[in-house]
Amino acid sequence: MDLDTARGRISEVDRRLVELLNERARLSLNVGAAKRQSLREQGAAREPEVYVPGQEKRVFEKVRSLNQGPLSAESVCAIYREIMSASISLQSDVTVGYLGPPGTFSHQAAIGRFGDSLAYVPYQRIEDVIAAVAKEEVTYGLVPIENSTFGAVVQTLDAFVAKPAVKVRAEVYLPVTQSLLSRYQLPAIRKVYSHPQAFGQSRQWLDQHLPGALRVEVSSTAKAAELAAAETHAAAVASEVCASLYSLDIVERDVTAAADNTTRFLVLGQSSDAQTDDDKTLLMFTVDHREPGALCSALDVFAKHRINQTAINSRPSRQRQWHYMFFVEIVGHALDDNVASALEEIKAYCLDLVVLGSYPRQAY
Ligand SMILES: O=C(O)C(=O)C[C@]1(C(=O)O)C=C[C@@H](O)C=C1
Repeated sequence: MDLDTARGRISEVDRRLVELLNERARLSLNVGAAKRQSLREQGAAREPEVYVPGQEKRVFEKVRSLNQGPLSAESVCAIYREIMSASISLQSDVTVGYLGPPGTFSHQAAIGRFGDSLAYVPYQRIEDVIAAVAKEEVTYGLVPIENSTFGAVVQTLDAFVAKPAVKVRAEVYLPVTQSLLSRYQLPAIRKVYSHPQAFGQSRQWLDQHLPGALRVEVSSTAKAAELAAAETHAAAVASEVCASLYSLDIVERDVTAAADNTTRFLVLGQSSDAQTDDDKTLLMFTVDHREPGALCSALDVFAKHRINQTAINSRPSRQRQWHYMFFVEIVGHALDDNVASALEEIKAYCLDLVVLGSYPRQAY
């Protein structure tokens, strides 16, 4: 096929594609109207949830299975990410809060999940993101919950301990590569800024290559890059995306200890999604520590109902000294029969129990 013919055919396909994209967009508006109608019939005054992670997971699975190439499944999914992003923005003005400034891994995870058509709002602290969702200042918020190398993100867990009015709606995994960014070469660097999590992920490299440099913890990796750019002899451990955003050079690419370093984020909103056939649920509870084996009895309830636990963490309850809030993630949706029964039974061993939310399990 010659060049002109190939371009002519592409032009014809583009015409059909734009038509089809708009046909899909009109159907998505119908979906929005149907959701509103169904809420009205239930007598609920609230706005429907536009972002439906379970449905998106089904759409991605479907397009992956339909794809015959030559486009890779990743390319087709990236295109669909933007199609659904536009579809969300057509249904409503959705905003997403994240730990800023721009260029943090939270920002990248948010764009990766919601696409380019929505508005993103940076906040200075993780607790501010969570508070913004609780106050409905933003539609959704995205917060880091754990890193595969350095473990739990305690700021997020501590913010949950205060029982904010939010629900977990989805989970997002993001491969994370930390880099050393600076306007200076290694021998001239005397100070390194970063977030405690990023320091944790790059400690070995810094111990070896910058043992004498002062490490200064700040609110985010992008904030670190912003500060390093404004100071002499300073550097930041941050995403390489921040190099161009804050006019820094990449002194060393990938200073992370583990090759498969991954951070898991949670999308928070006003409610959880409906059941899919593969969900997880995050709970937090305290147990009466004067009761011998109280935690063990509580966890045993899950075993009895054949419910798998995928994560457990604890933080000080802040109500009583040496008293803990336990965070347990289990397989299943809070509305699944076995999970609902377990949640009822576990109350006998818990002083308080909060179901933080149920969400479709995501591949990582
Ligand atoms: O199915 C829905 O609930 C929609 O709003 C439509 C749609 C889509 O475009 O496919 C858009 C956003 C949701 O997150 C999931 C799916």
